[in-house]
Amino acid sequence: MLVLLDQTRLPVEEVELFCTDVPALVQAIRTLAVRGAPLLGLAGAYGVALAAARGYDVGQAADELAGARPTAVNLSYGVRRALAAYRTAVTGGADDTGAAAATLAEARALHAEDARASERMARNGLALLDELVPGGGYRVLTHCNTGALVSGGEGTALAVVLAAHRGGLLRRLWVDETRPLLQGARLTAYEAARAGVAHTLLPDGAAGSLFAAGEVDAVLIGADRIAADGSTANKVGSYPLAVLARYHNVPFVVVAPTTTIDLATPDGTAIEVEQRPAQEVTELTGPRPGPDREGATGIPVAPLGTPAYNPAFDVTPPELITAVVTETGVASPVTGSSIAALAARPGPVRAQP
Ligand SMILES: CSC[C@H]1O[C@H](OP(=O)(O)O)[C@H](O)[C@@H]1O
Repeated sequence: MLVLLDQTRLPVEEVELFCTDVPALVQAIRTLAVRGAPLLGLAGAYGVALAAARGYDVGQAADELAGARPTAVNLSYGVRRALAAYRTAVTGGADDTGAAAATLAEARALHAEDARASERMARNGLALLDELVPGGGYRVLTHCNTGALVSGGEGTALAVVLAAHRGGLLRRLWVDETRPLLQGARLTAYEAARAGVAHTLLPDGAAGSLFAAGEVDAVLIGADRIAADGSTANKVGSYPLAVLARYHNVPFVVVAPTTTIDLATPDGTAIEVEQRPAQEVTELTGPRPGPDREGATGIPVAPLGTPAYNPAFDVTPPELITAVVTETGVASPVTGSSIAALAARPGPVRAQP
């Protein structure tokens, strides 16, 4: 059984979700009860371990898990890592119990690697901020949620923010609410408050006036897939921030583990951007299926049946990204070769399975 914190219930309630089978975990991923690229990788790996422990068809379970959400490459990476461990154990003569144990051990190894990667991203990101904004007093704008809720450690971009905060170098964290599912308002504000970080929430549409007022020293965001040329898919609304940052000469920095780099995807046009239900736009909170909330929907904010365009992500081209920070270093300028170098450098995360 997998026990997860249901992120759709935050910040109002801290509710544990018990996934006793793969369909339940797939549903949790699809409804963003569990979300965020690195955590999706861990969920995928633990899901394969769950399938092995329950005696399911592990190959089929791996396909279902990897297909639950298409954009974050970490999900398929975590699934592949665990599936490879399972198959190696079986080939080596392990019985069902032994193969399940080996799969769980691989998921736990990925979990520990992600935590170490988070620490190194924080260190590398802080060193970059010191270069980009000498003297500290950083006013950082972030989008969506990239803290411990998406990671085996303290997250990606928010891990850098926390390190700056602990070092007395952060003046303000500007938190984009991040419509339509409000990961910023619900989750980043929740994490920042718990950490004692000085933060201010803003409507996504207000970011432009902050740049114009000279109130932003750097933008730090996460990523769901970084293509071989450095094109980066991240929560919808990231690309407009990159354009604003370039116009106002503000550094725009992507923070992600190397498990988010996908050298098999050549450029941004090859990244599949997940399209999500219109209800998430036309209703606040959107449908929140679950045993105690069957058919629950949100508060209508548009006439019933209003068509909606709801891409979960957008893609920022490399030329608008100041730097990509991973646990293995910093790529700047962002090019195919600088991205490949990050992916190739040894770090706490094992190479592609
Ligand atoms: C650092 S990974 C977090 C990443 O994932 C979010 O997407 P979602 O909430 O749909 O899983 C968003 O793109 C964040 O930047």
